[in-house]
Amino acid sequence: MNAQPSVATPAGKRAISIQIVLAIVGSQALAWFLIIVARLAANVFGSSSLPVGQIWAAAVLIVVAGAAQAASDIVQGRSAAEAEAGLHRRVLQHAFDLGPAMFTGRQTGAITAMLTDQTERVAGYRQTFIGPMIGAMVSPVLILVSVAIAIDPIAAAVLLISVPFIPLAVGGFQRAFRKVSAASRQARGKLANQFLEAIQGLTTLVLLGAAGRVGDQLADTGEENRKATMALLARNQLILLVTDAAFSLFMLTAAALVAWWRLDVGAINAAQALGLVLVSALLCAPMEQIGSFFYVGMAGMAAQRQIRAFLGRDTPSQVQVAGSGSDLAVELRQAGFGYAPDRPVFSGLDLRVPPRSTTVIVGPSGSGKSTLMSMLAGDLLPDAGQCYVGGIALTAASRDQVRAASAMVRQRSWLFYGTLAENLRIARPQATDDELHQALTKVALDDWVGSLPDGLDTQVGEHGLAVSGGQAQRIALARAMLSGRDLLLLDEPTSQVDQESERVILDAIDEIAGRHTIVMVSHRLTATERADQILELNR
Ligand SMILES: Nc1ncnc2c1ncn2[C@@H]1O[C@H](COP(=O)(O)OP(=O)(O)OP(=O)(O)O)[C@@H](O)[C@H]1O
Repeated sequence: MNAQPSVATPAGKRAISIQIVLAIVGSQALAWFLIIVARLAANVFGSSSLPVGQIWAAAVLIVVAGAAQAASDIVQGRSAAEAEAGLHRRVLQHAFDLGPAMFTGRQTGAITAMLTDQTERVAGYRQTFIGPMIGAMVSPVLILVSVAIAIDPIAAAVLLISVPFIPLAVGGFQRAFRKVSAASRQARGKLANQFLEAIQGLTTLVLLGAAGRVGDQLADTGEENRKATMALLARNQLILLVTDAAFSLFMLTAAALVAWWRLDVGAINAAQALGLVLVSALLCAPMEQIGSFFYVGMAGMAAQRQIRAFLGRDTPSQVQVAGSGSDLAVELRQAGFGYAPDRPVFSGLDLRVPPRSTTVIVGPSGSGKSTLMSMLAGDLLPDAGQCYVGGIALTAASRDQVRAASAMVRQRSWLFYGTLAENLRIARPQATDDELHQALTKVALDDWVGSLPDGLDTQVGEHGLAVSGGQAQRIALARAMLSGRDLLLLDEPTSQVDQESERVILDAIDEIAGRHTIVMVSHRLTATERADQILELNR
C-alpha cells in the first residue's frame, strides 16, 4: 500500500485561499459597516446632522461585503466543478491502472458510488467548505481587532475570551453528529449497491421469479435510507438550533454587559456601545455557517478518506518487476495469475510463441484459457513471473502498447449498432472498401454481403439485420485481420458455429497463418491438427 495520496490540487488550494481572503474581507466590511451605522444612529438620536462622508463609507462597505460574498459563491461553484471533474478522472484512471482483476470481490455499486456521489462530496467539501470554514474561524478574531481599534481594546479583549467557544461547540457538534452521519452514509451505500445489483441481475431475477421479492427488499432498504437521512437532518437541525441559540444569546448578553460596563466607566460613548452590541452579532455568524456546512463537511471528510485509501492501492506496475525483453511474438516466463490473491488460475506458466506460428491452447472448462487470452491481450496483468507480447513486458504502464499489438476474437462476437462497414473499420478506420471485401472473402462472407441490397452499408447489431452467431464470428475474424495487427488472439472462434462454418473459419485462419502469429483457444481436434504447438492447461 502506498502512502495515501493527497486529493488536493494547486488550483483547488488557490481557490480555498481566495475564499478565505473573501470571507475575511466580507466580515471586516460588515463589521465596519455596523460600527459606522451605530455612529449614524447615535447622530440621529442625538439630533445632530448626519455626516455625508460616513453615509457613503457605510454604503461602500455594504457593497464590498455583498461583492465578497458573491465572488466567494462564484469561486466555490467553479472550483467545485473543476475539482469534481479532476478527481473523477483521477479515480477512474486509477481504477483502470488497477485493472479488472483488482475489482473481483468488490461490489460494483461501491465503485460506482465512489466515482459519482463520493467525488462530488469530496469536491463540495474541499471547495465549498474548507475556505469559508477557515474564514469563519479567523474572522471573529479579526473583527475584534477592528473593535479594539474603533471602539475599545478592553471590550475587545473581554469578548475575545468567548471566541474559543466556537471550536469547542464545533467539536461537540461533530461528536454528536458522527454516529448518525455514519449510519446515514451506510444506509445510502447499501441502497446503491442493492439497486445496482438488482439491475445487473434483472434477467436472472425475472427468470427465477424472484423480482418481486428483491423489489420488496429494495423498498425496505429505501425506507431504511429515508429514515437514516431524516434522523440525520432532525438531529442536525436540533443541535444547530440549540448551539446557535445558546451561543447567540451568550454572545449578545456578554456584549451588552461589556458595553454597559464600559459606558458606565466612561471609556466609550453611546455610539460605541451600540456598535459593540451590533458587531457582537457578527461574532455569532460563523456558528451559523459552521452548522449549515456541517452536513457537507462530515460526509466530505468520510468520502475523502475512502477515496484516498483507494488511490493509495498499489497498481500492478508498482508491484511487478519486469525482466529483460523477449525476441518472441509471445513469451511467458513462470507467469501466474489469480482473480483472488490466494487462488491462482494458473501459475509457473512458460510459453514461447515464435513469430508467424500458430499455437493452440487446450484444457478443460475453467482451466484459465480465456483468462490467459485476456492477459495476452493486455487486459489482465500477471501477478507473478513475466508476460511479453511483441517483446514488450506487460505492466500497467505498457498495457496500452501491448493492447495495440494484438486483435482478439472472443467466444461470442459482438457487433455494435451501425453498418457492416463501420463494424469492420473499428480497428482500421482508413481501410478501403476493396480491403473490406478482401477480408470478407477470406472468411467466405463476400458472397453473402454481395447478396444484401445495401451491401457493406447494411445495418447490423441491435435493431439491425439479424446476423447468425457464425456470421458474427466471421465478421469479427475479418475485423481482426483488417486491423493489420501481427498477433491474432482467437478465443474459441468456432464455438458458435456449425461444422461447415467451422471449416470455413479454420480455412480462413490457415490462409492468414503465414502472415500472422496466431494464439487460439479451441477444443476442436480439427484446430489442434493445424497447430505448430499445443499448450495444455490443467485445473
Ligand atoms: N472475472 C472473473 N472474476 C473471478 N473469477 C473469474 C473471472 N473470470 C473467470 N474466473 C474464474 O477463473 C477460472 C478460469 O476461467 P476461464 O474463463 O479463464 O476458464 P476457461 O478455461 O476459459 O473456461 P471455458 O472453457 O469454460 O471458457 C474459473 O474458475 C473462473 O470461474
